[in-house]
Amino acid sequence: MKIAIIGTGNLGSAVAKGLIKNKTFSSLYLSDKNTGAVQQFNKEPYVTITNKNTEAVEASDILIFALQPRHIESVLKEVAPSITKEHVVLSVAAGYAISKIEAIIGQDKNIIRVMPNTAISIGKSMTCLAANTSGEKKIDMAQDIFNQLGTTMVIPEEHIQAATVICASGIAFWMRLIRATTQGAIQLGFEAHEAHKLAVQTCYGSASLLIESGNHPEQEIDRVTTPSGCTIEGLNEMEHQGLSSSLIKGLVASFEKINHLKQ
Ligand SMILES: NC(=O)C1=CN([C@@H]2O[C@H](COP(=O)(O)OP(=O)(O)OC[C@H]3O[C@@H](n4cnc5c(N)ncnc54)[C@H](OP(=O)(O)O)[C@@H]3O)[C@@H](O)[C@H]2O)C=CC1
Ligand SMILES: O=C(O)[C@@H]1CCC=N1
Repeated sequence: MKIAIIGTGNLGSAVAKGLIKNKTFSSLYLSDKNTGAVQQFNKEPYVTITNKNTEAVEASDILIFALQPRHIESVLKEVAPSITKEHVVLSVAAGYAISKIEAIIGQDKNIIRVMPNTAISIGKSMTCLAANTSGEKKIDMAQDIFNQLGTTMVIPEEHIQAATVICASGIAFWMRLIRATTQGAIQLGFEAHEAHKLAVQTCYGSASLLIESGNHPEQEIDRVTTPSGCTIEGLNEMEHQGLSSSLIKGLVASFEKINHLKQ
């Protein structure tokens, strides 16, 4: 696979790092106005660092546009004459619809919208993908790339905004829950570094239990909640204070905002 990443900021350089670690490309072009963030890769075999987007497009089959929504339009216009029906065009730009990409490069091109999260930098992203009609036949190839960087799910484009909230913004939501647990643990007597470790490992264990057992969360909750015990006491108090309700309201607020931002 000949891959180009156009825009090597936070997300683009994280994808580059993952691809280089797995070495599953025959060539990798990293193109950016300012290539400082990826200079560390300039000695890697088969990696070319450039600030010429068109050169990267012409040398590659799979194009990953990792640009801010405000920049993607001008870059797509710049490289559009070089994009062919053989290319697979992937875009991670949040809120930037497939129809807008089609309007610039043509409906007949293979276009796939990709929504990873920042855990892509450690190969643990939950990445959702949605294709246009032409791109559907290339979706397996796109999944193969992002499966190297975590787990993938193919969804209809109409669900991409919701997936952004749950998976991309979701990293921030889970971080805040971990942080709150840490603050509670400090109040209960632990040093900050101990509290952090206890919170993170317990969160990791909870997610791992669900992944490895396939159980519903309530099954795992039932195993911990001793009748009249401390777990159900704490859990019910959290619910009286609106834990589930505030989480759901937060997700809905985030979803309303992303739909308002939608371009
Ligand atoms: N799924 C997720 O968790 C997240 C998704 N995103 C999405 O990913 C996309 C990228 O985000 P992120 O990596 O944080 O953004 P960054 O701004 O870090 O990276 C974009 C890069 O593109 C470069 N660039 C701008 N214009 C051009 C151009 N004309 N030619 C080549 N390169 C150019 C920028 O350079 P310069 O800085 O000099 O302008 C920058 O290095 C966004 O659309 C965002 O919505 C973002 C964060 C999280
Ligand atoms: O907060 C945001 O708007 C962007 C989209 C998903 C992650 N960051």
